[in-house]
Amino acid sequence: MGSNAGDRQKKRQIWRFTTERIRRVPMKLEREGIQIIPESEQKTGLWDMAFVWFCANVAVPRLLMGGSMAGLGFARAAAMLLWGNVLVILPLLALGVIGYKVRIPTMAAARMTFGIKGSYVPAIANAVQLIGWGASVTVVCGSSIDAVVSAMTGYSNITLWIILTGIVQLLITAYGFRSITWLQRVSVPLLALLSIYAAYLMIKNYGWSNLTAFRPESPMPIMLGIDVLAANAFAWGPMVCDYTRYAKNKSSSSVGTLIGSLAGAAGFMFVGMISSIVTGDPNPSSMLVSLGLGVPALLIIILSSVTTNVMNLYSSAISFVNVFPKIEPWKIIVGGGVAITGVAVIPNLIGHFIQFLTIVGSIFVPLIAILLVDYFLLKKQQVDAEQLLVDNASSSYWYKNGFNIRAIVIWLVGVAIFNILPHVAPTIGATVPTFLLIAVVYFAVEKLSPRKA
Ligand SMILES: Nc1ccnc(=O)[nH]1
Repeated sequence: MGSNAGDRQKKRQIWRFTTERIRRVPMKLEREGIQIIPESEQKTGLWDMAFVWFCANVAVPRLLMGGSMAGLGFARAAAMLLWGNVLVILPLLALGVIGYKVRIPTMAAARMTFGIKGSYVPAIANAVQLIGWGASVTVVCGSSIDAVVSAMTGYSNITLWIILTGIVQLLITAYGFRSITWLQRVSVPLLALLSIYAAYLMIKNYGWSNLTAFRPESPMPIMLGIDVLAANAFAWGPMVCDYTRYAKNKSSSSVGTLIGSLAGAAGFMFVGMISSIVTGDPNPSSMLVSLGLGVPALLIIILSSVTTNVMNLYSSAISFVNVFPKIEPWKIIVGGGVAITGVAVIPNLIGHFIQFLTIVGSIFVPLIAILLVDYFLLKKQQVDAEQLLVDNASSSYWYKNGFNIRAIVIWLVGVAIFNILPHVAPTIGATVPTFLLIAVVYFAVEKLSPRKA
């Protein structure tokens, strides 16, 4: 028989459990934002890691990017989605190794290269780009919901759906963060099945041979395709260690990230590519409506957007926490969520998506080249994580006044080169030349003019 005292104790336990959960989210973020996570927390296995990156990549912007790849013609686009994605994901995996080894988020690791304070510059750039990605995902999610709902009921109100999406993802990030792995385990099979089904319907309606024969009159240069894929993969770079620091072992960090990113990015872009060929419209909502997928389509859109934006919002908060450790993290999350929704309601935002990709590519391609050269070639993987967290001149990564000016200047030169190249040499793309050039220049400058001790 349960005594009264027993009941009361149980209630107290439930109450404690609930309040503890709610308080833990911001605390967790704060601790992790700055600290080295203990090895005992490195528990994410290969498949959970693959799920994380699959869910990250499966979101409507990848349909749009896939749509823009249709300009290569079917056969070349399909090959590019596979091999091009492998190529641009490799630097991401290399960067992920830093998270696994040093056990800190990417932007804290950037302190080793840019200086304790110098790292604030990429951290802010990252937080801002993530708000941009968050807004893009939210806006396409809102407008796709609107397309499906208005086809079914006649009721149309894009702003309402955008705001609702914004609220849901904010709540999930703030309170349900711990359930994200669970959410992803459910969504991965669902999303995979639904997108395979959508692809199957489109191929059946249009005809496989018509599809494979598709070739535009003047196909776009291959290297421009690489730029689109690279903008996607390199945009994940500044947050990859936020997740790989939890990897159980090396293969979970690299093979898990590769499998998930490749399946998610290439798979979903492939669906977007077919959709744009079949409907002649790069906007995926017309595909969803024309297939008459209704409720399943809504499910794909909402699940994929929320699982992606929880990551965008979480990592943008981590970047802000690195710069402003004194602001309470829950305020940063709410601020980020409100900013994402606020940007998403700007009219015709998505019309600027390709420009957004160019800006993102130009900032993060040279940044990642510099980080990789520094960690693997100059520091030879020897980094003192404790020293990275010392916020004053006694840190071994203080450089001068907290800034490694050389790294910052070379990075900015890279940003400029990336933006100028397409005007000078329109067919070679900007990613590969900028990456190689900046890697060589940074290596040479640091080698040829060693610092005074
Ligand atoms: N960081 C990101 C890269 C690419 N897509 C996103 O939604 N987020």
